[in-house]
Amino acid sequence: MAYILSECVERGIEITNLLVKNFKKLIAIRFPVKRDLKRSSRATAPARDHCKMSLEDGLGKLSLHEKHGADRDHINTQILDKHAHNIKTDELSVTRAKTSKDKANRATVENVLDPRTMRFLQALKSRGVISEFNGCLSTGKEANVYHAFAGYGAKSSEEEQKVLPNQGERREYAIKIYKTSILVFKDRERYVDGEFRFRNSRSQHNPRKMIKIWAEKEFRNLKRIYQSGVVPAPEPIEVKSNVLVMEFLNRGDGFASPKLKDFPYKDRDETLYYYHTMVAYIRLLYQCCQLVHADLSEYNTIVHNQKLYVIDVSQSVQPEHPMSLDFLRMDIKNINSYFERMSIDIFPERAIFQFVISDKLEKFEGEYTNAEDLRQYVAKTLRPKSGPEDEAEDEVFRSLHLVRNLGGLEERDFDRFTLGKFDLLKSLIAHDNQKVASNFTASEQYELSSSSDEEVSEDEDYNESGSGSEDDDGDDESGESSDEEEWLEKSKEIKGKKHEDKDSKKQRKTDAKEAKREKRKTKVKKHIKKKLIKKTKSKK
Ligand SMILES: Nc1ncnc2c1ncn2[C@@H]1O[C@H](COP(=O)(O)OP(=O)(O)OP(=O)(O)O)[C@@H](O)[C@H]1O
Ligand SMILES: [Mg+2]
Repeated sequence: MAYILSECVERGIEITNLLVKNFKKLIAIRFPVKRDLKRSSRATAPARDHCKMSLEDGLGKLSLHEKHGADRDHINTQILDKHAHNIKTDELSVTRAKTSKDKANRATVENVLDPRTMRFLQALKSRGVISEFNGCLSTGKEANVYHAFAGYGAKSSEEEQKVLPNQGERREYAIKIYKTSILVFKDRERYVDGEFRFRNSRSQHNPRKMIKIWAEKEFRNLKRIYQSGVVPAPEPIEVKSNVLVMEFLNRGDGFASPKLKDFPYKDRDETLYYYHTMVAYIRLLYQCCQLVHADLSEYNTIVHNQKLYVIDVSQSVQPEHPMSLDFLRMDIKNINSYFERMSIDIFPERAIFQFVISDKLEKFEGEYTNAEDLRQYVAKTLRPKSGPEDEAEDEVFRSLHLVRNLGGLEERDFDRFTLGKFDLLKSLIAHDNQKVASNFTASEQYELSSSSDEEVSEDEDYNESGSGSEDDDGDDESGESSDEEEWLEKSKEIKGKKHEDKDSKKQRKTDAKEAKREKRKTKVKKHIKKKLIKKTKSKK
């Protein structure tokens, strides 16, 4: 034993617990008397001492095994062979041991200011990008925004002029620091996955690295918007890990300019002006900046110098992103619901969507990159929403599964595609042209598929009209005209219900309620569903 152990040490073989255990086993086999002693050792302490002695004796005897002949040698070799794979044979390395990290290294102030972030800020200061780092402007769900003054840094003369427009006057910056200790916005990945620009950083599960990508994404998106010059946005200055420096939108008295949510509109006309501008900006972002904001709301727009500034663009995606159209539809819905609360006439969501994605606008005589021309066009041409009919159409529109092209279809979509449950956006536009004065030509072909039957809206009226898609005969060769007819029929159905008499309406509603009740009976409970999902996941 001693010989083997010394051999192990000499060859740099790590002596593990398992190795010792195996040697003990070896001893137990070779010296059965030890076991008897072990049994008796349970009774008294002296016996235990005896056992120790005998173990040492055993080890001594084992070390002398060479003297006891070839048969013992053979058995030992057999046992060693059996357990050889458990013996670590790589060189002992002392340096490879993990260094334990001090928790203090990660302690944070206000959820963002950990020592590492402080070092980045210090670096920005010593490079002269910023001079004073002031108070917190906002503590949002994913980041804190701080105020800082620009430094007198060593920048190129042109840039320096920008930083210091007037002598003695310093520019103000807003510093957005992403939270690294709390990941509230956990589904960030879906905004990065599918983005060509971030193809190498996909499936990043390290939160710190994910935050870095996120900050870079915001910086790049902001730069794109700022450089386009068509939609106002704060100028991006620097990005370093989770720290983003940008222009501070200042009200003039040291305070930040108000968010659209807090903006005190003078009158209805002014509210309409900002609504129409916002619609024009959504189009400009999409067409000129090749971006969909994906979190556009009254909270992420600032009114600065009577202009609407777009901020918080970290989650913005390019139109190629598989979910860009869904995000676009969501933005339109958010904006519409805010301005609806401001008691002004809003446009149907579908009409805005078409206005945004159409390459060319009919009867448009202005410049496509001019926000004011587009705002005036929107104000003049788009027909405001009127009555429940438009609301029902918007409901249908919200429930559609949007796909850019056949490549963007998921497996379930293919099933529905083969069943012929597809509407072409082109046909929707054609229908819109007949019905509404606004005319658009869709240069891009977008396919739309009806949402899955389970996703049908809660609205009863729509529920029934939506079920019309189930009548499809599965002929996917039927082309646009049949799609169009189907759509017209669907819309007629919605219109028709307006004139039905009271009794039949009541009957229809009770029938729908009954059908829902029946459906609920067979519905799998949410918590059971969750359990099943968990189970299948753990099986994998
Ligand atoms: N450049 C800027 N100039 C002035 N104020 C700004 C600027 N950038 C951000 N802010 C202020 O900070 C707030 C939060 O910024 P932002 O929306 O980018 O961060 P967030 O983490 O997404 O916050 P929230 O969860 O509140 O949306 C804004 O609502 C705005 O009031
Ligand atoms: Mg925000």
